[in-house]
Amino acid sequence: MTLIKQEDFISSIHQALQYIACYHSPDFLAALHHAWQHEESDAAKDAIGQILINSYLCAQGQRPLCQDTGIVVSFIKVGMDVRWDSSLSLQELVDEGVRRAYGDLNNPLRASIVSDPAGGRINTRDNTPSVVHVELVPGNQVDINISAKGGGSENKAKLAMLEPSDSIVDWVLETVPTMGAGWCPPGVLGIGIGGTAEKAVLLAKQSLFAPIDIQALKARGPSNKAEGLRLDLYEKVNRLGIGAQGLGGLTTVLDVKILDTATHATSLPVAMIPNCAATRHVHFTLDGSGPAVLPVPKLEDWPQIALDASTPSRKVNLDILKKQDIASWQPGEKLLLSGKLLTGRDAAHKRIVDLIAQGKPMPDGLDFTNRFIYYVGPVNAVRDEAIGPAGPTTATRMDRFTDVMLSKTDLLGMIGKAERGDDTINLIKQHQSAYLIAIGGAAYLISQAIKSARIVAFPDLGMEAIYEFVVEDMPVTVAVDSKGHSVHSTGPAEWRAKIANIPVIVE
Ligand SMILES: O=C(O)C[C@H](O)C(=O)O
Repeated sequence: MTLIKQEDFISSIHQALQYIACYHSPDFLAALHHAWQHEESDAAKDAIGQILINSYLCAQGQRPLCQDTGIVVSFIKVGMDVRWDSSLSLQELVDEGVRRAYGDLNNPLRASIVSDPAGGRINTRDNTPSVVHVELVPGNQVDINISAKGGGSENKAKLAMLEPSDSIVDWVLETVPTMGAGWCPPGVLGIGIGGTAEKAVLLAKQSLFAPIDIQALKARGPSNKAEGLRLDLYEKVNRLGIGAQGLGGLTTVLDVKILDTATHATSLPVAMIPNCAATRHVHFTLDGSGPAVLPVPKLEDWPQIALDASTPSRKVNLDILKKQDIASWQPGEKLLLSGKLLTGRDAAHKRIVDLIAQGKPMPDGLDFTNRFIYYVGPVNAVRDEAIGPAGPTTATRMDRFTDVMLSKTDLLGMIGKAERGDDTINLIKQHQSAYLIAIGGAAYLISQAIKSARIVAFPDLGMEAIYEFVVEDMPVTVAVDSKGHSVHSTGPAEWRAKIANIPVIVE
């Protein structure tokens, strides 16, 4: 009989969450580096390069890879011969570990969880509750797979109840383009097949815990149908040309994982869940001998990346920027922004738009006139930082507010990540505005350009408050120019056509 002590369990969860917040796993790093080495699209290569540099900086500085430090999801197998030295439930034990990890003063993580999701959406401030799945199994150990899942990638989860003779490959190839770039490709697709609706979704999520091994599988060849399907999907999804950050390129997925189980004769449930560029998960077991000890990675194991600086970026002074300056920006052009930015994301936009609809004034000190807004919910600062990791959130969610923001607040433009909808692109054109992107998954790197930060409005919203940032040479790319050209349309179209003529190389 194994006895698991409460403190060992809680501190293992705490340490595991801190660990995955700062370190990419070696398999993910190797796959990303492989993608970077083989990428031929300049924009995609630059994006992957920024994610790799960010990864190194986070490992070195012990800071989160992404400002979205995720919702905690654990799959826990409890051996039937295990006893617990605790009066707490397993959910309470995990949540106490989450609370300690997210409130860790050395490296606080962002609290992103809101209660009352269909109503008040109040931030719980400690990132609890987490999602806990438990299985009782023979044995005397506790086996834990834990992840911190980013909201942008989780939002793109899909479930289809296909008919038995439908093609899973066709469904995946039709569905991946509808997911846009908000899931921060390149990442991993987890696919669950069979069972019932909820079982397929669980399998998809669990499949993402397996290490990335597609290059080894390519080299040795498939030994069963599921492996054959993985290879087929890996090649075909990458041939869609979506590329890193949806900018068009050779690598959209680093691997495709599949788990399957038996299903009803009438059914073919299929679920697909992507993991983003900040893929975070770790596995450990507890056997009663103490807390988990995770291997500290060596900084020498990170690839040394130099970004291509052959095309100089245009320097932009945000403090004197006018509409006529924006008119000369080209789609895909790289800019270095300096000056003042306002931030704001989902909850703040909702409040602003509601205030305007009610004819009420903006909060004191908040004025969007001739400003750019950066869609971001940053991590709190530690030590001498102006702000913690502060990468972009998915701009597409802000589309519904853009008409009011551009027509009623004199906002000049927006910064985020991923594509904008057609209506929003038309609004950008109509207002001679622009939409810029920063790289999702490069949050700590981006935060180095933020020299000061202060809250301007809605402090009760936590990370969703409106800040004013003063930035210096913040790297961004013009994603929609003032004439309505979108690189998220042109990039993938260009690379899909190019890939059609590039032979598949099996190394
Ligand atoms: O919440 C965030 O900061 C980002 C979110 O995960 C997103 O990708 O949209």
